[in-house]
Formats: sequence, C-alpha cells, structure tokens
Amino acid sequence: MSDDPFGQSIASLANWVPPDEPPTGQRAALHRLAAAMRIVAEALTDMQADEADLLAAAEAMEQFGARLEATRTGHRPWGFAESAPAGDARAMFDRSPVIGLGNPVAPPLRMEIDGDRIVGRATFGAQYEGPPGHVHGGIIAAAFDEVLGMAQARTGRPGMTGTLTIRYRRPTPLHTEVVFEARVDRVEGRKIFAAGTLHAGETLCAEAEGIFISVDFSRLTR
Ligand SMILES: CCCCCCCC/C=C\CCCCCCCC(=O)SCCNC(=O)CCNC(=O)[C@H](O)C(C)(C)COP(=O)(O)OP(=O)(O)OC[C@H]1O[C@@H](n2cnc3c(N)ncnc32)[C@H](O)[C@@H]1OP(=O)(O)O
Repeated sequence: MSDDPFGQSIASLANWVPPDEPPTGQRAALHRLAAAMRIVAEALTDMQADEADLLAAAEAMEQFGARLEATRTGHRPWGFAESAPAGDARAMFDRSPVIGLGNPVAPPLRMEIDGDRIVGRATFGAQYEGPPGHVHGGIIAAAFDEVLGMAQARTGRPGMTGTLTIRYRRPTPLHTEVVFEARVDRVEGRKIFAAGTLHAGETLCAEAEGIFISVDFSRLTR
C-alpha cells in the first residue's frame, strides 16, 4: 500500500485515540443535536404523548430536515486528510453507525485502546431491543464488527470484514453498561484473525471471531 496515499490515510486512522478535548463549534452542535435525537428515539419506544403533540413535533422535524437537506453537498469527507481541515483528524468517526457521536443511530459505543486490546463500552436503550428486555443480535454483531474492526486496523494494514462469526451465549441486557473486548490473534497473508468477547458484569454474553481481508481502500472510492 506504500504507493497508495488514500490507503495510507486509512491506515493512519488505526492510530486513532480518543480525543482529549471535547469538540467545539459546529461539530459540538452536531453532537448535541444527535444526542437529542437519541433521546427522542428512546422515548418513542415508550411514551404517552397525544396525537396532536406528536404531529406538531413531526411537522417541526420535517421542516428542519428540509433545511438540512438544502445544505447538503453530496461530498463524502471520509479520509484522514480531508477530515483534518474540518478541525479534527478523527471527524470521520462521527459518521459511524456504531461509534459516531454525530450519528443518532449510533448507541454510541465508546472505544478505547488498552495495550493490544480494544475495549468498547455501551449502554443499549429500548430502541435496540430484540428479545424482550434484551439487545437485538444484529446490533451486537454490528458492535463486534466495529471493535474487531478497530483491533485489526491497528495492524496498519486494515481490511474489510470477510467473515464474522458470533456465538450468543446469554441474552444481553438493555439499560446496563456492557463491555466488548477485541484483539488480533494472528495475521496470515492478507487475512487478519481477530477475536472478541461481550460481557455484562461477570456474565459472558457473546463471543466473536472475525476474518478481515486487507484491501486497497482506494478501490472503494472509484
Ligand atoms: C470499512 C473499513 C474501515 C477500515 C479501517 C479504518 C480505520 C478505522 C478503524 C476502526 C473503526 C472502523 C471499523 C469498521 C469495521 C466495519 C468493517 C465492515 O463492516 S466492512 C463491510 C462488510 N464487508 C464487505 O463488504 C466485504 C465484501 N467482500 C469483499 O469486498 C471481498 O470479498 C474481500 C475484499 C473481502 C476479499 O476479496 P479479494 O478479491 O480482495 O480477496 P481474495 O483474493 O478472494 O482472497 C484473499 C484471501 O482472503 C480469503 N478470503 C476472501 N474472502 C474471505 C471471506 N469472506 N472470509 C474469509 N476469508 C476470505 C481468501 O481465501 C484468500 O485467502 P488465501 O490467500 O487463499 O489464504
């Protein structure tokens, strides 16, 4: 990948560390808006507002949505180099559906690097419910993809998920902080083998194995 500046910029994201300082300005406002949208999404799963109240909110949201739509450029700023001028080299992560503080769909999972492990923490609310009172298995798979994905990216030759295998051992509770852990087991040619666990307290809720295939990411932009 040495002749591939885009690949290098993706690989450099593997050195991501959680920002020390909270964001400011437009980005802080974006995070606040996304957080407010998460509160609304969570409340919608269990609320008693009447029809008129809901319709008034829907109207306001539709109007605001139209205002935002009108400002869209279609530009996809998804590289280290491009997000740096936006004020923060890690701005790309704002968009993630799993960790993105600017994406209301994200729980959000908070990741940290601990030696050769990636640790991810999240508290899933009712909008992520699968079986009653417990987290949807597909959401758990998405979170594993992200933490195993971060672990494999730190090899410096990040790949795409080829195979992700999950063993769900115990139902994962909602409204409780749960902890994902991931690490790289071994690298064989382009294949990076990663593994992880999900715990709720002392309970092992799920285990995952992933095979990531190192790719030339500039392919994806063509
Ligand atoms: C988006 C990534 C971001 C990068 C990181 C940035 C840093 C940030 C850090 C972290 C936070 C973010 C973390 C994100 C995590 C999310 C990642 C996803 O969800 S990715 C979306 C889902 N995955 C796809 O859509 C793949 C679709 N599939 C493909 O594009 C191809 O099939 C691909 C690239 C996987 C392989 O295709 P070929 O043509 O390049 O490779 P061939 O030549 O066929 O195989 C090479 C070797 O790999 C094995 N292989 C190929 N496919 C495999 C598979 N699916 N499973 C297992 N092994 C496979 C083969 O057996 C072969 O092994 P032998 O050399 O013979 O030993």
